[in-house]
Amino acid sequence: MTTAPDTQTLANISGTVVLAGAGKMGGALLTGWLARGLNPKRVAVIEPHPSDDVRALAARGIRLNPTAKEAGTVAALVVAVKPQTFGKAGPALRPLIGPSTLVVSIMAGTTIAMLDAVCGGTIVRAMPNTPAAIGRGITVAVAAKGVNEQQRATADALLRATGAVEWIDDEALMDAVTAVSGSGPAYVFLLAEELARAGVAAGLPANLATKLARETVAGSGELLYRSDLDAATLRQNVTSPGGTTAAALSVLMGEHGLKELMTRAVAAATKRSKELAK
Ligand SMILES: NC(=O)C1=CN([C@@H]2O[C@H](COP(=O)(O)OP(=O)(O)OC[C@H]3O[C@@H](n4cnc5c(N)ncnc54)[C@H](O)[C@@H]3O)[C@@H](O)[C@H]2O)C=CC1
Ligand SMILES: O=C(O)[C@@H]1CCC=N1
Repeated sequence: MTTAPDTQTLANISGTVVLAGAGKMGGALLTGWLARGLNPKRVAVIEPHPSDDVRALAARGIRLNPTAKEAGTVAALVVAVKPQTFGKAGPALRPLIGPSTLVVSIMAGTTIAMLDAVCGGTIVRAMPNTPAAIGRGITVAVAAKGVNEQQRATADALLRATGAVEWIDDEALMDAVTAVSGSGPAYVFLLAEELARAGVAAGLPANLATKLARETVAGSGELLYRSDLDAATLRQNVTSPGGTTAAALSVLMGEHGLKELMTRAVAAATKRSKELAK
């Protein structure tokens, strides 16, 4: 799906939207919802350690750690605690879940069956990523049986507030999704770190190397985003025959190069996602 964020659906959600866990990802979702017009008075946050930013939102009408009664009818409960915390946190969320409450989980490796067993509700499992904090995330979502069209539209609006959304039918793909787009931003940031470090090794002052690496990764990402060309063509456009880029790519694309490393890295993350489900 590539449609624009559905601000209408977000504004029209009837009932409370509860966020459980307002850390890095939950906080990014919350920022997106408010930026896209969700009324703060309709939002409640369950968070034992609220950041200053989250506390400040209370002044805008967000309810912080309300009781189930104070939360009222919960249209959607978004679960953004750590998967390892969910066993303890999940049962405490049960009183918030009514017969028509949509439960959207963004927890890695936590299956629809596990969510159903621990807290119940009508479940959408999703995997966002941290560029959500600037509205440029990509989320993959899968709906459990029993999610109706209206609930699916609500989940879509909540997730699309932070960027693009892709819906899939096969939950088994979520482990590989997590390994590619959920964890993927970390691989890109590591590229910026290592490019800077290699620049220092090649003789650049550290601050210049850091700036060059950061701007190069950010600018290349922006070019990839805005261009109609695919990544391989954009790469070829940098590469003059017999030139400097070709010399570097012969290392990166050579034996035991980035292809092998990335395949192993994504396989390791996929395996870890599967382990979290045990
Ligand atoms: N950070 C990332 O790049 C991504 C994270 N995720 C998923 O998002 C979830 C949260 O990850 P982060 O935001 O990175 O972690 P985080 O540690 O920043 O946030 C978790 C929050 O949950 C809170 N919390 C702990 N116990 C709680 C309870 N009983 N009730 C309510 N809140 C509670 C913590 O105080 C913390 O603020 C994880 O399940 C992770 O798998 C998904 C996609 C990307
Ligand atoms: O590292 C993790 O487990 C989470 C899920 C994807 C990104 N961060």
